[in-house]
Amino acid sequence: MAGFREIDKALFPIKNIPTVVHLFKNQLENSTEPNLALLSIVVGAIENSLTCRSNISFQISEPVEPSSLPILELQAVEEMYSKFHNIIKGAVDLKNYAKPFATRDLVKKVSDVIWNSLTRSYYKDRAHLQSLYSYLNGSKLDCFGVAFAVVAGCQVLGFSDVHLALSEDHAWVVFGEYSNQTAEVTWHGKGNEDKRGQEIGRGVSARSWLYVNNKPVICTRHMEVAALVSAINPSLNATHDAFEVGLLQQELLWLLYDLGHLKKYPMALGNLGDLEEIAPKDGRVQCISLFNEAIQSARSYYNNQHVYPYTYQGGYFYRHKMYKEAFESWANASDVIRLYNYSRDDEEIYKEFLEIANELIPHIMKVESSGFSSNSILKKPECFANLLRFYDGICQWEEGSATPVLHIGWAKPLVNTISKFDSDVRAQVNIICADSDEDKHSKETNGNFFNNNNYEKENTAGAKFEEKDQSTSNVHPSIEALTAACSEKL
Ligand SMILES: CC1(C)CN=C(N2CCN(c3ncnc4sc(C(F)(F)C(F)(F)F)cc34)CC2)S1
Repeated sequence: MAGFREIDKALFPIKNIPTVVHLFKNQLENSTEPNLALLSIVVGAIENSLTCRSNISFQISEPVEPSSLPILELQAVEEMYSKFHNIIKGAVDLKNYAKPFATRDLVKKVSDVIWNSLTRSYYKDRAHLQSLYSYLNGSKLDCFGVAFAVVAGCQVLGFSDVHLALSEDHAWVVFGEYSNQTAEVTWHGKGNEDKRGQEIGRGVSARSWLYVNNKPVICTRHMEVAALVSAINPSLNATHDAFEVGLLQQELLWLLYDLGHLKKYPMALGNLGDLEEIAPKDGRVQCISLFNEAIQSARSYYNNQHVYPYTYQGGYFYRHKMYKEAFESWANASDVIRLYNYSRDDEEIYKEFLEIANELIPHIMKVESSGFSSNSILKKPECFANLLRFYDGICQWEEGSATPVLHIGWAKPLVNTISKFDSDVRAQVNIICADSDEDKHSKETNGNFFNNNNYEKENTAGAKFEEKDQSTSNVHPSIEALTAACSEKL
């Protein structure tokens, strides 16, 4: 795998953001595939020099250019690249692995090389541990970083069939002649034994959100570049971002967007939407349309089984006090999670729903019930309907799961929220009780309960709460009990 070509070398020393964008454009648009290791080293070096106080020096020659970046010399990058190249080539004797396609042994071997060269123990959730710069200069990588390094390592070895697979909270690889082989290559979460080398679970974990019912984002080389750009972390500390790093990430994401490499990557579209909300670029679409594109992408390519596109959108509406719209986004997020079984690997999305239910919605109720306006969301039946759909989805998520979701801490904010709506508003929402056996049964027994027709059936059997004059469908018995309890209370 050759390193930089002449047209890339000519861009060095890199002194500003447009030059980095130019380097990425060269790598993304030329005939051979973009070099993951080189691009990860470049953005990792820039990120670390602008966000880590302890500037791991890389020939920052005085004086720093007036532009926004410390000077990045070609020699420093080439030294790091050849170090990575030598680690991988030195550890893997290719004579043992027939090409052209990778095998499970090869993937596991590359994962072992990365794994065994990491610092023994370090704080895994720290920021700035995602790039090969961190790996080569600090022997530290986070969960995503290990998976990315394995794919970059396989690229160095010439296995172009090994690609990154991404769920909303985990990363693994696909490989083989038909790209249908899967392998764990990194760890997930805290205190879980890693399953490296194993294929992605067909058992209980297959029904957990963590594996998005086998609808992960399967990256091309170009989408792997989008993943490394998405993983850029501009945060300086808990409250501030390094402005230039955020700007670089935004410019690179727009380059990838224009080249069409974000079409099937909802989270990258969401990341770009967040950056655009903070610093909108002239002549670009509104950030809300990026959140909508992310939702359309998840619906088109991933059978609407990703949650984050709806929480990106709901978060935007919430920050802009568009509470009615936020309720709809969160209810749509809940319609996704209702068809999964909650497992202990799903803590991240549990925390997401917990924050919405017990922090964000109660805050909205507080600010909305302070003033008396006829336009208040407390007077809108569709708000009540969407809140019930939101809560109902969480109830159904718990149904049939080995691990409980709800506890008393959920009940108080829930009842408090529902009781803020007057009976005349509540009465405008049509609730029809589902046949609970049928509903429970259909989720429980279908091995692949997400295949299309079941999914459609499942979804209509779930909870839809709409105003009286619109067609409604069945409601999950759990919500019926909830509303009955509230009526009694009221
Ligand atoms: C609406 C939100 C709460 C705001 N940020 C969210 N993010 C931030 C960005 N993010 C991501 N953005 C792009 N790509 C990826 S791949 C990935 C992962 F699979 F979990 C990995 F690789 F294990 F870390 C995560 C992730 C994770 C989700 S969701």
